Amino acid sequence: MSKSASTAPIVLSCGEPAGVGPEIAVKAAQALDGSVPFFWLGDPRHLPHGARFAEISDPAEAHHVASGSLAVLRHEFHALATPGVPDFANAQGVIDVLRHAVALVQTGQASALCTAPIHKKVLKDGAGFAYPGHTEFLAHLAGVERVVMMLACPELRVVPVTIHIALRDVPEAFTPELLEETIRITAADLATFWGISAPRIAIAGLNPHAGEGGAMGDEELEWMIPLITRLKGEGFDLKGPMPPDTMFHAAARANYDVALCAYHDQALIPIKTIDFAGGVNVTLGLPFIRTSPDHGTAFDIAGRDKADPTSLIAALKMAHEMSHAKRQKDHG
Ligand SMILES: NC(=O)C1=CN([C@@H]2O[C@H](COP(=O)(O)OP(=O)(O)OC[C@H]3O[C@@H](n4cnc5c(N)ncnc54)[C@H](O)[C@@H]3O)[C@@H](O)[C@H]2O)C=CC1
Ligand SMILES: NCC(=O)COP(=O)(O)O
Repeated sequence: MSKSASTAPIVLSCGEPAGVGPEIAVKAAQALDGSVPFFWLGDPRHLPHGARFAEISDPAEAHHVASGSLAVLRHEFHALATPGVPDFANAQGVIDVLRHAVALVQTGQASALCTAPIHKKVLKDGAGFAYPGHTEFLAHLAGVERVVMMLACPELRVVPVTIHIALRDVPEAFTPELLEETIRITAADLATFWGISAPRIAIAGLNPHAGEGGAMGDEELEWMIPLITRLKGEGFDLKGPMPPDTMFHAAARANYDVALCAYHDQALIPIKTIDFAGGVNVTLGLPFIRTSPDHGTAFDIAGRDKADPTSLIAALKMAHEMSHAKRQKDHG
């Protein structure tokens, strides 16, 4: 990434135009009041009626838009959008915006990517989208085989080691190789972006009570404990396998910097319960920075001015801080 890239604004992809993405983008611009330079990539016709925005023709112009106004780089869609009612005609546009946004980051015109929520099924049915989420699609666009999903709020960081797969497929997908790569990527990015040089990593067992000595499943004894022991020998600060049900209360959380969980809901239920409004989803292991609010498209409230922008604001701030950390690392 060039020096100009690191000081470039953040690109916010519009996400599903019938969801809450457009309205929270406008609210975030108002709340951040220019403190985090970013621009929205999407179709201005999808913004709420009366929204304060200014079109730009080049990302660098985002720095000069009036504070509180949303900078918009136009990316035209096929159709208008009705809040709460997704239109398959716009599905390809959502995917194209992501490709466009990644190109802007890869060419240094944006310092980081923040993504507003997409609706996975709408993209699948409307445009044949073959990926379960942004995380996997961005890995594909970046040409990276393995990335890590982390969700973070001030009280907790969690990583689902397996991500968007059916529960019945978890035991086969949750392998020593996957857990080891996830540990390495997580530790490296916590050091780079959060300044935690030797992160304390807690690892949840796959089974109830972490298997209870083989009485409730044997993955812990068969390969998790040997892997953890080996990586501890390399210097990683690992705890586990820990009983998943007792590792998320406040006193337990004080003992680690990040919790690695075997599957999606083991990780996301605790964090969304603790801080649904303020959680941020961040992809580790990509060659560029990507954050996102932790919530989805919220069709049930879209267009009613009820959507809370807190998580998007936290995601934009995190992308900004990560860009700063990257700049420090690259340029001393
Ligand atoms: N990063 C992304 O693109 C994400 C996309 N999704 C997708 O979103 C779609 C809908 O998912 P759901 O499970 O229904 O989750 P959801 O997060 O869209 O909605 C769950 C509940 O939270 C409420 N909610 C969500 N965001 C809110 C906000 N900003 N302010 C106030 N209330 C809010 C909704 O009204 C709803 O009652 C799915 O296709 C899912 O895959 C879900 C999570 C993240
Ligand atoms: N449950 C998290 C989620 O769906 C977000 O996934 P992604 O689109 O960021 O890959």
